[in-house]
This record gives sequence, C-alpha cells and structure tokens, in this order.
Amino acid sequence: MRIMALLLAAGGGTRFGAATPKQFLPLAGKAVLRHAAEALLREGLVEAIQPVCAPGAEAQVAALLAGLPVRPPVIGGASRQDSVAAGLAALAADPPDLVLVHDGARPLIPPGTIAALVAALAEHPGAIPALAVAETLKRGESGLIAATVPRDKLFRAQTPQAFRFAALRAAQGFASAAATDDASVLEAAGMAVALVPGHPDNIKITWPEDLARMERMMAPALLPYVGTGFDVHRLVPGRPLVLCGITVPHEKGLDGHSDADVGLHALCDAIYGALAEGDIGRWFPPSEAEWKDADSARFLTHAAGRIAARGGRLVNADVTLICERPKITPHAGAMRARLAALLGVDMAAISVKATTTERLGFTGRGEGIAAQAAVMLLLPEPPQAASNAAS
Ligand SMILES: Nc1ccn([C@@H]2O[C@H](COP(=O)(O)OP(=O)(O)OP(=O)(O)O)[C@@H](O)[C@H]2O)c(=O)n1
Ligand SMILES: C[C@](O)(CO)[C@H](O)COP(=O)(O)O
Repeated sequence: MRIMALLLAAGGGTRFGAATPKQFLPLAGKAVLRHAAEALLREGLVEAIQPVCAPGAEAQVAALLAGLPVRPPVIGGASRQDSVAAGLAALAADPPDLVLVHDGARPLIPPGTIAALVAALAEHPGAIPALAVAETLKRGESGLIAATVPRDKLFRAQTPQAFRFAALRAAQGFASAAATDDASVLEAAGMAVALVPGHPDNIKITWPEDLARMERMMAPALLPYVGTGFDVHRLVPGRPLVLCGITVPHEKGLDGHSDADVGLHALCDAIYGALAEGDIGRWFPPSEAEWKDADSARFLTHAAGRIAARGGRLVNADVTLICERPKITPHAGAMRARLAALLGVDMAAISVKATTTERLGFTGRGEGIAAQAAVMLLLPEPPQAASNAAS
C-alpha cells in the first residue's frame, strides 16, 4: 500500500495579512510548512510528500523541507482545487494507492490521525478528520443574528483528508473552484467520505492569533528552579561603598578584586546556582586582571544573559544585606530599581531588605558586610549540559 501526501502551500495568506505567506513563517524554531511536513511523516505511513506552491516559491519550499522525503515542488493555482489538481497530476505518472491532502498551514497532526484515516479508506473512497460542533451556531448579518443554525450532525472538517488516489482523480471533474476542502469534491461526485475523530490541536493557521496560540502550545514546559547565593566583603577606608548597584554614602567601602558589590555578587551566585552553572568566580575569576575594580553590574548582566540563553526567565529575586551600618532602607527602592533594570524585569519581582546581627560577629563590629540572595527561575529543561560543565 503506497501512500503519498500533497502539501498545499500555494495560498497567499490574505486573512493572516503578513508580507510573507503564513506557511513560511517561523513557529517554535522552524517554518510552519516544515512542521506540517514532519507531522505528515511522523506516523511512518506516508512514503513521500508532493509540495504545491506559488510560482517562484519552489526553491524556498525545497530548502524549508530539505532532508525530508519530498518531491520537487509543483506550481499550484488560484483556487485550492487548482492546486490540488496540479499536485495530483504530478503524482499521476507513478500513482500511489492512497493520497492525503494537507494544508501547509496546519502544523500539528495529532498522533493516530493518519492511521485512522487509512483504516477508514478500507471501507470508503475518502475519509477526513472532523470535530463535532460544540457551540451554538448563529448566522449573522450586519452585526445582528439572522438565524440560529441547528448544530445537530454538524462537524468542522480538518486535514489531512485521505482518498483512494483513483477516486480523487476521478472526482476532479466535479470540483468547483469554490470548494474549500477536498472531501467536497468526492461529495459532489456522489462518493462516500468517512468522518474520523479530529482534534482541537489540529489548528489551521488563518489569522495571526492562530500562530500565537500555536506558539504557546508548542512552547516547552517551564519548570521552577531555585538558587541561593551568599557573599562577604571586608569594609576598608578609602573605597566607595557600592551595594546592589548603588553607591551609598559611608565612611568606608567594601574591599575586593572588583567593586566588591556584595549584594550583587550574592544575587549573581543565586542565579548561577539556579542554572547549575557554577558561581561568579567561575565566570569572572579574581585571578583575571580584567575584573580588577570592575563594575559588578556587568556580572549581573551576564547572569541575566545566561537565563535568556537557556530560554528561561526570572520569576523573582530576594536580596538580604547584613550590616549594622549604613542603614539600607533609605536606599532599598533605588537598589531594587537598579537590579530590576539590569535583569530586565519589573521592579515588583525584586526585593532588597536588610538585617543586623545584633552587633554580634564581624558584621556586628562593622568589619564587613554580608549578603544573601534567593531567586526563582523558570527554565525549559533540566540543566544537564550546565551540570556537566560546572565545577
Ligand atoms: N490556491 C490555493 C489556496 C490555498 N492553498 C493552500 O491551502 C491551505 C489552506 O488554505 P487557507 O488557509 O485558505 O490559506 P490561504 O489561501 O493562504 O489563506 P487566505 O484564504 O486567508 O488567503 C494553505 O496551506 C494554502 O497555502 C493552496 O495551496 N492554493
Ligand atoms: C481544508 C480546510 O482546512 C478544512 O477545514 C479548510 O476548509 C480550508 O479552508 P480555507 O477557506 O481554505 O481557509
């Protein structure tokens, strides 16, 4: 049993309204059309795909479908049925037993759909996936309801639509240019077409919101990852005191290889921890002269870049500065704003607070400042590569 598929891509996407026809637009990292082709092949039943495209798009289609069992694209026509006829003609020299006709604008074919269609063709010359209409149907005119249409026995037709090749060829003579699907050609010829279960995820991208919805559906699930960071620097005379990206007036400043921004360092370590990508010393070793007196804002920008590179996002961060003096509260708002700007998130996601150690220990004696931070990130997948690379 040989099964081939026509992949229709000759439409201009008028309703979508983009300069590029919708089937060539990117979706979850590849073109919509490539998703559709891969979906046709996924069940392992389709031997090869015959793309049908607009004049001049042949090279683009061939490139988008490179590496798949795809025949050279043929040129479609002004109507869907013209495009189908062109595709069928291209297959006619070595005809398959069965042919599927699929919209290049339908990137997702739920598993089992093609097997169900092929099984139905044992009994009938045609079969389509379809969904029973679940909502009340209205006919509208000039913004008003003209009638309520009984939905009993009504279905929404999807693709791929499957046919015995000889039957679809024979029915072509009955095709009307107005036919919006391929089953209607067999219907016009008086041939039976079976209904098999369709799926709501088999969306035809018609309007821009369909592509946005499909992008959300195909986005990888994001998992929460928490990270913590802790840092200490000694207070010494003669240096500015930089805390959470803000220079705070004080008689001493923090000592360190960089600007010694202890709050920002703890925050970076929390982020690297959540990413399982080591710590700040791995990315910016104190042995490297480049980081001498460096503005630690660069480190946080780097950490934010690592979140983005991993396809994740920061949910929130909470930084606690531990010192008797200076008082942090008057500067906390500016610190939150600065950290939020460096991380590219809303200020509401960033907390900066402070505590003392009741004059106990090195922070109590004013010898140094400590900071701890906690973050939550949403990341697409377990950080396996990072855990291998981290020390
Ligand atoms: N003459 C045509 C018309 C449509 N199609 C293809 O048929 C599928 C479904 O059609 P539709 O969603 O209507 O696409 P467009 O015709 O591109 O959209 P519009 O009607 O908004 O212009 C699409 O993959 C489209 O490329 C085709 O190959 N040849
Ligand atoms: C074939 C189809 O996808 C089945 O739902 C649909 O009829 C195509 O309709 P359009 O008018 O070409 O958008």
